[in-house]
Amino acid sequence: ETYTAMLSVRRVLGSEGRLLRRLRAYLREESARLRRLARFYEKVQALHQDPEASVDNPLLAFSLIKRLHSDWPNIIYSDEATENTQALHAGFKEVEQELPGAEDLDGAARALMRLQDVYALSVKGMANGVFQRAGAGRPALYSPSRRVSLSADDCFHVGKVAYDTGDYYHSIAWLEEAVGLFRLSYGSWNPEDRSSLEDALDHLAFSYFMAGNISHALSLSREFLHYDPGNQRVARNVAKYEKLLETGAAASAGPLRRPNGTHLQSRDTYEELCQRPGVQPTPERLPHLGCSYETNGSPYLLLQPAKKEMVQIQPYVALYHDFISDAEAETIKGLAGPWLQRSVVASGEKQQKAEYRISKSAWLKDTADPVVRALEQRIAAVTGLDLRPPYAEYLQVVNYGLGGHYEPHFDHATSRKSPLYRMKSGNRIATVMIYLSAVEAGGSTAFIYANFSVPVVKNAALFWWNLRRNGDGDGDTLHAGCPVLAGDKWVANKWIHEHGQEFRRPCSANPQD
Ligand SMILES: O=C(O)CCC(=O)C(=O)O
Ligand SMILES: [Fe+2]
Repeated sequence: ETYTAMLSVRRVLGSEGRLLRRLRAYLREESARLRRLARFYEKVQALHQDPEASVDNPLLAFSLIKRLHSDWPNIIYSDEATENTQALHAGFKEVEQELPGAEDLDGAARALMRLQDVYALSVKGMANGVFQRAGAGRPALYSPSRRVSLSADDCFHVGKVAYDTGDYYHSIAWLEEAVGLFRLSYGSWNPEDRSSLEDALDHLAFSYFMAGNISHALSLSREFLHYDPGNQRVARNVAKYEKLLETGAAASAGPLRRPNGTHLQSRDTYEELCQRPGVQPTPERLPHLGCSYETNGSPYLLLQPAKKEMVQIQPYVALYHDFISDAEAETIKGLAGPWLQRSVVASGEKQQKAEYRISKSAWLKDTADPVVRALEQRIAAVTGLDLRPPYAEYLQVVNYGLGGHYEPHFDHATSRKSPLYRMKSGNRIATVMIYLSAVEAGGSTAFIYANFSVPVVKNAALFWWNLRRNGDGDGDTLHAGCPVLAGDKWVANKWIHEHGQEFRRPCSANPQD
């Protein structure tokens, strides 16, 4: 899979670089071949146009006969063109296994639609290369330094992914863009395009029909017939739509709604939190929040105390700034890189991949590198918790993909059957999540019920308790990694379990604690 981690996306950039070099060699060879053909053409053409060049000249007569018997067949039956194409094909075969597959194109298209939804982006804007938000006067969340727009065929592909799943809300928006762009360039053909204006009209018409908008379906189908009058299927559709409109049997089209794909009960809050910039201290929270240097009674922190920013009291969430250095972050990403695999989520007793978590991750033992060991010691010092095996999980390093996200979830197990209990050290009492990278836009960590979000702060560590002191899961910790709008987001998770913390975080029978 390519689209599920930006590291993999970056890797296929290298594959395209190799393809580019192959195509350049092919263009060079083919241009030279055409130049040679043109030279022959010019030479013979000049003879034909020169009144002085008479076949009375025995040399010219000889060369005419030789040309017709030998030169022309050599020209016409030359293998050069085939050899050039074969070299190009062989070059493609060499990189073919590295190239993204159909599931990647689907995933990438779903990523664009996710960004469209979560950040309320205009599809027209996206097709034009800008990230405009619906609603006047709202600032763009991301302004790329180099603006790239999408082609008609690009928009068609996104629309087609929605269309194939019966999601006409998205297919209409994207196919509208495809139709508009194809109309503008009608008559000029791009060799890379797989779709055409007719394809886009056909799919858009059917999407409108399914959405109950018969008059749009009719006018688009008529436009289709203008370009391809012999198409019987579309002609029948036109007749059907006309009849529906005449008899008034067409259901009136209600507003198109977004499909409720994944299990997101509180989607509005989630999206609003993802769009909000920065941490949001409300007036009633403010008195409890503040920054402090913490040594936590640990000699380890005496010389360099932790820089703690309180984010929330209930659930207890704190952000430790400059928790790691740039160099440590790079080391950890480098160690994890070769081991990254599609992230999974707990599903009953098993683990499986899911659309609601798009990233790749790897587990690092503290024996992997002194940097990992030092990081664990720092986590232990700052939290005051026991991280020795089996009281904590290995360090999980995560690289998000295109539109990568982790929809609202709990880190702790909510069922006794969860695979989390395999470690036999209880539930996940606390999470320490370190931001190993910055991002250009998006990717905040949103706490849905607690109603705040934390932006990605490079090198900072976010700490929160998942369980209450009585061992119950704290429902207020429902949180999410918002889709990455732009950039390469990396985080590292350290999950600390209940066992071993009995004297470090004493329990309480009060369910409020
Ligand atoms: O990436 C984030 O901001 C959140 C990640 C998260 O919640 C997780 O990995 O469990
Ligand atoms: Fe989480």
